[in-house]
Amino acid sequence: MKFSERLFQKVSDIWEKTHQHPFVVGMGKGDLPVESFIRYMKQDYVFLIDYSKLFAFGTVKARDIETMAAFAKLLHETLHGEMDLHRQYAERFGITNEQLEETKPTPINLAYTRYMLNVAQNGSLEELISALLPCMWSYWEIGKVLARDYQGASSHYLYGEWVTMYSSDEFGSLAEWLINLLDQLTEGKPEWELTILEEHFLTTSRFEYMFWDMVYQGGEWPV
Ligand SMILES: Cc1ncc(C[n+]2csc(CCO)c2C)c(N)n1
Repeated sequence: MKFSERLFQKVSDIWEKTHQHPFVVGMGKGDLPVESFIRYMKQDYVFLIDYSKLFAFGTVKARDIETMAAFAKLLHETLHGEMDLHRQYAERFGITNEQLEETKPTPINLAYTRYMLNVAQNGSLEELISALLPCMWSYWEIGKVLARDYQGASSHYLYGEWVTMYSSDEFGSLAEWLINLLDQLTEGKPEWELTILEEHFLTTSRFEYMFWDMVYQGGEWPV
């Protein structure tokens, strides 16, 4: 069994729970309150500023030029592709780029990015990829499920662009590149090392769920 298949099995419960979360279902059905989506966009924007640094760490930890270049490309595409989606949405809601950047991360947002940045600084390349992968892979899964199971989700006036972006083959190929890289890097690794990687993957999959729940509920600091 490929290591990625083992990871997929390990997180099947939490990913299934994510597919059923009212925020995700609301984007599919198109009835998610717009205030929740705006809260998500703002929190996600500051999340992405930190997340993109993980790709910079990937470039530092890569062991060949091809992998270095691929991480550098992902860094560029996150800053200019994915974050553009957020800037365009913000513009539609009358939110400026400055307001987006000034968003204060909630406790869950901060805990999630700090967990990954800690792994990036202190762990191996394999650990880094295991920690950052649920973010990309689970979004691809969500995008595909929404596009497949909810009629009209890809053309919804608000959430359609989100669904189209994350269900696209272009986005899928980025996720697949990382999945294949992790499969290659983990070939022949001892069980104790694989267990550590599996734990990172499960932890950040749980954080993904908590991020959706946080933006749905509010998730602000107590005072
Ligand atoms: C909380 C949260 N989790 C995952 C993603 C998805 N995502 C973040 S970076 C990246 C790589 C391609 O730019 C992808 C797919 C998100 N936006 N927000």
